Amino acid sequence: MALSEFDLIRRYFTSFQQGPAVVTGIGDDCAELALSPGHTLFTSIDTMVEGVHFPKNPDVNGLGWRVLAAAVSDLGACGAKPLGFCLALTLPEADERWLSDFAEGLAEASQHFSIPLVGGDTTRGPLCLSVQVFGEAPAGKALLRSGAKVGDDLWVTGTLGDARAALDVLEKKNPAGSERHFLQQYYRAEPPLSFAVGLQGVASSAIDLSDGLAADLGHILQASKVGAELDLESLPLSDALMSSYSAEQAQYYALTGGDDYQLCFSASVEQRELISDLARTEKLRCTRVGTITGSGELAVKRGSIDVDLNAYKNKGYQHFS
Ligand SMILES: Nc1ncnc2c1ncn2[C@@H]1O[C@H](COP(=O)(O)OP(=O)(O)O)[C@@H](O)[C@H]1O
Ligand SMILES: Cc1ncc(C[n+]2csc(CCOP(=O)(O)OP(=O)(O)O)c2C)c(N)n1
Ligand SMILES: [Mg+2]
Repeated sequence: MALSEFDLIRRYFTSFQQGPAVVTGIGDDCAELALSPGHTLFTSIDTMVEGVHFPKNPDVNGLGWRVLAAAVSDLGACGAKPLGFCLALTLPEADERWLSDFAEGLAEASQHFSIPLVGGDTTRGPLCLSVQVFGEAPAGKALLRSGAKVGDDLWVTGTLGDARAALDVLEKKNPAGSERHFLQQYYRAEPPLSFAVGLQGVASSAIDLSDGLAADLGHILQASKVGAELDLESLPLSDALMSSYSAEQAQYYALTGGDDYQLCFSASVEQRELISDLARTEKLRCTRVGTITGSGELAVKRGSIDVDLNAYKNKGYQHFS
């Protein structure tokens, strides 16, 4: 017999591990979350649509992880600690195999990022997934897009461009060899949340990399009313990316590819040692890629040579263009 809406919720979504902030979780009209004294609430929502954010016939377990990782990445960008999330799930049918794989990947991410599922909504329709996250940070301590200062260093975490290479794998366009690595980076994105909390009071601005470094850094520059100089040769690339593509193509993917869910942040030069120590503690790669300038624009270089961003056909992901 087909699963009813409430059977489905009970079977797949009520056994998630809960957290210390959850006063009332799944099952009532609202979830109730407790904030720590002196903290403020941070919230953000992201939607994933089949054919836009993930392929038709995806790795469904990976999709469960990725939809939460992408949403929780925005809490990291603010240096906020996760409290809970809601899942709005629109499904064409109640396919038990699909639901079980999806709920398993989602539960793994929920545990990994210490963010409990506290509520949601389940409807029938074209496949679409939305996750709203809630987090907290001490009042006035969050990382914003607007604090970058001329002379600050520009940093990025992790490696960039692998998730873009995964799209080539999904479209069967990639040179053979590193498919598993690229798909792992795409489906199992790992935004550096605890590192981001450690950047409170250290970084001057931050953003998570969803649309691509050039596009997302552009938001910092606009909000902070500054410019930046970025060296393509300093971008952190995985061995897999470097061995699968020319240096130029790998740098292009790192600059414009998107889906990395790493952090880009600025910090004054005096913070270098502290940032390197924090990255070492978190076992996270963290790389200086440029400098904040007063030009009001993003200047990209390859070593000492100027690169014209306008020559690139894609400068970052945008819906409706
Ligand atoms: N439909 C909407 N209504 C209100 N605010 C929105 C809407 N879509 C996006 N925003 C807001 O616009 C800003 C930029 O959105 P977006 O580029 O999606 O951010 P992110 O990359 O962090 O998810 C965010 O503050 C987001 O909350
Ligand atoms: C099948 C597939 N094709 C293309 C992409 C590339 N892509 C789709 S949306 C996107 C940007 C992130 O999505 P968006 O809705 O802008 O998220 P936000 O910036 O709001 O977090 C990227 C890089 C993808 N992830 N999967
Ligand atoms: Mg968004």
